[in-house]
Amino acid sequence: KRVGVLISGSGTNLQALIDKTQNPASNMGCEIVMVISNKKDVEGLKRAERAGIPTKVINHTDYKSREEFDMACHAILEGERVDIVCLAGFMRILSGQFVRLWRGRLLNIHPALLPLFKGTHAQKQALDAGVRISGCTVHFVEEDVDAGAILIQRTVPVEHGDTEETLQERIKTVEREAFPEALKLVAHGHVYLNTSTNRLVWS
Ligand SMILES: Nc1nc2ccc(CNc3ccc(C(=O)NCCCC(=O)O)cc3)cc2c(=O)[nH]1
Ligand SMILES: N[C@@H]1O[C@H](COP(=O)(O)O)[C@@H](O)[C@H]1O
Repeated sequence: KRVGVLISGSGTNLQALIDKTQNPASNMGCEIVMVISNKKDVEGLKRAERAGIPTKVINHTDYKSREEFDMACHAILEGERVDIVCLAGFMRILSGQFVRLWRGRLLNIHPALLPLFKGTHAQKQALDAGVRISGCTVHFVEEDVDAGAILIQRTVPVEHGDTEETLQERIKTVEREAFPEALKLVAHGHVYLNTSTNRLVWS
């Protein structure tokens, strides 16, 4: 399977996906063929270049509408014959049009145990709520933000004195395992989204 990854920043999740897909022993069943960033000069682009993966910067401010930006991304992904798209720290909301084109082949990782703490600053939401356990969620992407079918979740303890940064760092240690694990399941067809019932089918 051919994978496209959309990023906006540091790309630690992208790095985990690169390390696993470029290691044949991981038997991921897929390769990353394109990395698209909506922001230039971010660390994630350097990570892709170091790994020999083609990159593109598509600046959303160059487009009049969300749909036009999304369709520019879609055209590149189609052009590279991408089968699966991973959102790895991608911070733009995608239009329903894009989601419909990629539904069931579009994954995202969120730094909280959905359905808790949707949206941005999930780590801060967890600290403000005083939960003792948080973690990450890998899910199929639906138009409704952070509401898609859940593939994998990993937990971490919230420690006393945690800040957004220390909690984010601890969550990232489990993200780098969870995202490749979910991508491998989808790439091998061990799980798919029944788009009629909106239910996951595990084989
Ligand atoms: N339609 C759809 N698209 C997404 C795009 C990114 C992410 C990643 N998680 C995200 C969750 C929330 C945001 C957010 O609220 N950003 C501030 C507004 C930025 C903007 O104007 O675009 C971004 C990414 C998830 C989704 C999703 O679940 N569904
Ligand atoms: N989507 C969320 O945004 C962050 C991106 O980090 P990075 O992958 O760009 O380092 C990660 O914490 C991920 O859960």
